[in-house]
Amino acid sequence: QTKGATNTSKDEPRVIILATGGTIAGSGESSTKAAYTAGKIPIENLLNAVPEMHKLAKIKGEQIAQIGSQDMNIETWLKLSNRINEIFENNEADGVVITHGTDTQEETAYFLELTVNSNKPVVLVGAMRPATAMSQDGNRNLLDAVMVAASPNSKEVGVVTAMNEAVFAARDVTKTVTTNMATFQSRNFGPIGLIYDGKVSYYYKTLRSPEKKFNVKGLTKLPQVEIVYGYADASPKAVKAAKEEGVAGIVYAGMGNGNFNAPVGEALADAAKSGILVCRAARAGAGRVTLFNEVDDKALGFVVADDLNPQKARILLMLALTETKDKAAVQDMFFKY
Ligand SMILES: NC(=O)CC[C@H](N)C(=O)O
Repeated sequence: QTKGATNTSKDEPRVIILATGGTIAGSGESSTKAAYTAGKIPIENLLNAVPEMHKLAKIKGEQIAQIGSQDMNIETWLKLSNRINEIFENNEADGVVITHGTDTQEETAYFLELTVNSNKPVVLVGAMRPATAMSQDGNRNLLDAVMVAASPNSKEVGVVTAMNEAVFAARDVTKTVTTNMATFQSRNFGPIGLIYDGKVSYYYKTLRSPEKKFNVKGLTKLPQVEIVYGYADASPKAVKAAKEEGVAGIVYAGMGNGNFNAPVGEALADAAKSGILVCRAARAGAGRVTLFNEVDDKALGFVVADDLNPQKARILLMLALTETKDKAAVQDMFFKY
């Protein structure tokens, strides 16, 4: 249920915070030790932890989940997406903030980018230091995220992450460092906006958002897509296991421009022939996977992920497969979204 409405002035922006856990709600034994548990602190406490944010917007909070984001799952993605669509359809808020662990924040952001039917601000935020740590970053990040969601500059920004003074487009952002506060980056394009002194300034806007979002209303699961990692001297076992499992799609996190060795290539082509949608992505962390480089995608029956990293390519492929199994249509989505 919705908790903690405070201000009542009429033109004040309305922000709903959907809490899911993560380090931003993490609690440790001491202010200096690293050990802590993610997702301990409930939304009520987060709402009280940063009194300054109630001056920026009329804020309500809802607890959607209370997990470390390594346990994020499709069920919770669907719940989040449905709730956000409902919030905007019913005009319950002008912007949404999602408190979220950082491990899979980029995946949730991209899932919402593809399924939320509005360009109103949906701002994902987290922290790298738990709430009980010295120089914790969560309170500041939360204040900034509420500011971003409430800012008139953000009116059509869509789904973004806002952390450590930077705003990133959902499709581009990725976690790049395991423990550092500057972990979120977009290696290809950089941040779209910067936060400083309680204000957000935007510099770029992504052109790669579907005009028509995927409709996930009523769905309880998505077609199964597995990711297989590429490396020197890899065996084809993982690809074969995925095929035997009966998956609908395989994202292959290839070497370089999505490359594979001969045995893995054979297994992938065999999977594609059996009707599994095979998408080549890259483990490199930046750049694009291009059609017909060292690989004859047409002959082998593959599509390419373009600049989406493997975990994001999986999300687009799962959603694409709810609509079509046609390779050309799916490839088109990877080039457009
Ligand atoms: N910094 C973090 O948020 C990491 C904590 C946890 N693994 C999570 O992703 O929720």
